[in-house]
Amino acid sequence: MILVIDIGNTNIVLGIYRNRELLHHFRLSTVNHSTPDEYGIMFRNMFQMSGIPVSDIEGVIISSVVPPMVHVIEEMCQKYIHHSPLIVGPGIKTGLNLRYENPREVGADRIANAVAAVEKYQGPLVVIDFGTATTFDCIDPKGAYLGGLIVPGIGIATEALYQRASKLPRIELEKPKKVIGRNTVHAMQAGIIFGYAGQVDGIVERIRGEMQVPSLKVVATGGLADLIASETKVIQEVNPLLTLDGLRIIYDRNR
Ligand SMILES: Nc1ncnc2c1ncn2[C@@H]1O[C@H](COP(=O)(O)OP(=O)(O)O)[C@@H](O)[C@H]1O
Ligand SMILES: CC(C)(COP(=O)(O)O)[C@@H](O)C(=O)NCCC(=O)O
Ligand SMILES: [K+]
Repeated sequence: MILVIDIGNTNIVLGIYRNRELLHHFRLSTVNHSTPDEYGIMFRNMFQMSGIPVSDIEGVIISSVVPPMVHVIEEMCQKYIHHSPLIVGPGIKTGLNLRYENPREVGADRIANAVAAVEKYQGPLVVIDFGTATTFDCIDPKGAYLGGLIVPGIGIATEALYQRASKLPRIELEKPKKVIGRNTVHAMQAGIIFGYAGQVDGIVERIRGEMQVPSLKVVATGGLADLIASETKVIQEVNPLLTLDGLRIIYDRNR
């Protein structure tokens, strides 16, 4: 069994795989000042809840887009899981042909998403990850990673309205019944949800034009994917755990 860990700006998501099968997954908050011991307690608790002995874990792989967290989780793994983790970055075989100007710059979560999507669906593809930021990743018919877009995330945008406009409240991210809001909360909800859905459709349309492909598979992942996907025209599938699958595949490529 292996343990895969994706450190995002909001959440740390971990998965326990037996071969290709995800047996358990858990989501923790990313807390920058937490210590390896604090995460160790949480990880050990999660193993206990899942009924899997820590000693069954043969290896660990980490993707992180939060540099200061890498050492915390790495040290936690050494002390509490008794393995030095593989860290997605320079020197790791991903099998992905990265066409970014500087391949080291691409977020490790975007790489894991792309690896999983190529394996599962084949190119041409767009992967959209609705996390703290929303990312679009484009994959050509040969499976090469072309690059993409980075957009302020849905939570960030919602929070900004509340923080920067005195009369706008903090709202629940819920889909309103109508696009024309007749109170402040409904107006904000409509703006966020339908605004992001329209943005997705518009961006994918432009990508389709630039990639010049007749058909393009569009898949979504990330904590907020379900909220937006059903309102878009272009998202064909939501796969909430795509990043974890990508990490499992990258681990296998480095055995
Ligand atoms: N299962 C879930 N249901 C609803 N919202 C979620 C869920 N998981 C995460 N979120 C929310 O989605 C947002 C992005 O989360 P996530 O995709 O984990 O981001 P990141 O990868 O940047 O850490 C956060 O605001 C989080 O609160
Ligand atoms: C774009 C991101 C902030 C998304 O992170 P997330 O929302 O998953 O926390 C992250 O992938 C990142 O920091 N990327 C580095 C820049 C790049 O990919 O070009
Ligand atoms: K993510």
